[in-house]
Amino acid sequence: MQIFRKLGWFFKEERKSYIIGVTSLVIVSMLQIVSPRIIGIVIDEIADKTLTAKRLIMWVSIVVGVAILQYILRYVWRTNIWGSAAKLEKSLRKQLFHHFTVMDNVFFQKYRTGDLMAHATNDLSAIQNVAGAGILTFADSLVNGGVTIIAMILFVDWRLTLIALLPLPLLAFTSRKLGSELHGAFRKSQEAFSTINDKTQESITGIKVIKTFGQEREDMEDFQEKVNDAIVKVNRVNVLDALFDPIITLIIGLSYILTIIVGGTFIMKNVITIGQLITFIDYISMLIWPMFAIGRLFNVLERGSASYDRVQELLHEKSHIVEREGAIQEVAKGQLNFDMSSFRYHDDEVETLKNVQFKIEEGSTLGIVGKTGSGKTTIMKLLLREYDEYEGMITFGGHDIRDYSLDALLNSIGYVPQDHFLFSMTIRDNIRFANPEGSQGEVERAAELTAIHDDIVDMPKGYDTMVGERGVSLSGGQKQRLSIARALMINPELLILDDALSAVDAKTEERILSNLKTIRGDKTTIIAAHRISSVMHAQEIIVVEDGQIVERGNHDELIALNGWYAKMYDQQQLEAKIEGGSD
Ligand SMILES: Nc1ncnc2c1ncn2[C@@H]1O[C@H](COP(=O)(O)OP(=O)(O)OP(=O)(O)O)[C@@H](O)[C@H]1O
Repeated sequence: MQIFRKLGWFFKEERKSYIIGVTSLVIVSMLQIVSPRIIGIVIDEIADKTLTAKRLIMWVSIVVGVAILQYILRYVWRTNIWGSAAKLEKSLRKQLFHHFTVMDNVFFQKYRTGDLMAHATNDLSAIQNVAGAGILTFADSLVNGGVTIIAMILFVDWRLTLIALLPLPLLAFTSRKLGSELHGAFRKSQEAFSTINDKTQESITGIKVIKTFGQEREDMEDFQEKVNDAIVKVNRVNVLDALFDPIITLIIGLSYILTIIVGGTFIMKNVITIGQLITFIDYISMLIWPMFAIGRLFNVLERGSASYDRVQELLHEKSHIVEREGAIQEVAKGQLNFDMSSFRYHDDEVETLKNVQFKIEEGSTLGIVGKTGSGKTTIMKLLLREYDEYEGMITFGGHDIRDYSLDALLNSIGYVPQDHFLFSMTIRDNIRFANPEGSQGEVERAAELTAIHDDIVDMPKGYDTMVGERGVSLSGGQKQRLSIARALMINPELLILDDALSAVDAKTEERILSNLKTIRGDKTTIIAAHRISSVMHAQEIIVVEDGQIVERGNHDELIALNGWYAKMYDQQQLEAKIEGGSD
């Protein structure tokens, strides 16, 4: 029943619909006792030989009238209660999806995709069930049961009613006991379902890698193990579920036996008539549904409650990135000053960045190079405000980036990550993703600048070609160039390319870089790369090692320094020559 309290906010919001729905339900339940009562009266009138054709027509008319009224009221409660339940699902879906969109990286690292999917599907359905089937069963079983019992007392005999209901406490006791076990079991089964979801998602996304390494069988076995585990947990739920029904059948059976024994004695003693006993037995059969319903109700409520807790747990997770009050709304622009004394990821003991300082004048380009894992991407993540907690300050246009609203900051940045992502939509829509109003001309210009236009027009459907999930039908270099075109579409104040040209050949890279130089004019660019050729034209280049800047200067200065940069440059030049020679 706790779940009704937890969902109190929603029932308040939908008060009107629930009042109309539940009232209709109550009236329908009350009307249900009419027919058995009339049948009893008619039987007694037949026995007394007092039934006339006129009276029979009257009784039949009442039964038909009641049936029509029930039909109409059933429609009313169904539309109101089911309609509200659908609203709850919509509202929770919206809340959850909105939550996903505002959460920070820490959240997405903590929760696996499959888990989040399970919350958004299974758990929400279980909660919706409370607001629909739960309320229906609750009101229906309570009213139906209550009204039937009152009718038994009023129209038949209170002593017979008491005796027939003697086995009922058994039901209350069992429901309570099984209910709490069911809550725990259902939570576990939902967690197992999340794991399967996660495994499926990961295996499908990584199917190429799995096949390449011939790991299909192992992956299948791993999957099977997870499915087996889920089945064990779901079976536990089913076992608890199944325990309800036999108990209810037992209770009803006991009621029938007691009624026939005691009711028969009452007829012999003329306490009740045969018609009354028939009505009473009819009423007992009308108690079967409420009893089953109570069993089912516990089930629905416990499942809903477990799911509600799971969803709330997610919704209570707070993003670490919070906009300050009165945050700057103007798009960030101007000089960029990165002054990081120390940054570490969450609880990491080691510092990922130490004393990294650089300044980029508006309109210039900064190159960042360094070994893998040296901290290049971390610098970008900090610029994108993916993390807020560090010792230091990053200013953009003279303001701390944490003083801007997230929109103002991020709208000024065009970021091309290493692990680019293309949506399952046309190439055109992928390019104009951040600027959906962009014209075909603008889309083509962005594609030309990133040297992908010719590839696109060669495709059967040109710009209308659909890109599969993660762009499976495109080459790595094509995906990279599309991702850069997407960033260029918004002509950002700050363009960040994070190793975004690694899969592009040297000539195309040169073409793209030269285009960027021409169009970027007074806009700032940061290029992180492994290939020196990607950054050598930048006004300043920093070499990062173990989270620290170990060399800095322009290309000529760094060559003259004869350090890591110069060595890498020589090595890459040599490799290019060998590759060129072997062509
Ligand atoms: N989310 C994270 N949580 C904890 N540690 C992280 C996280 N992301 C990166 N790191 C660690 O921070 C260090 C720097 O990583 P970063 O991705 O910035 O390097 P990088 O220079 O961009 O490497 P690459 O050239 O391979 O992309 C690495 O040791 C990495 O393991």
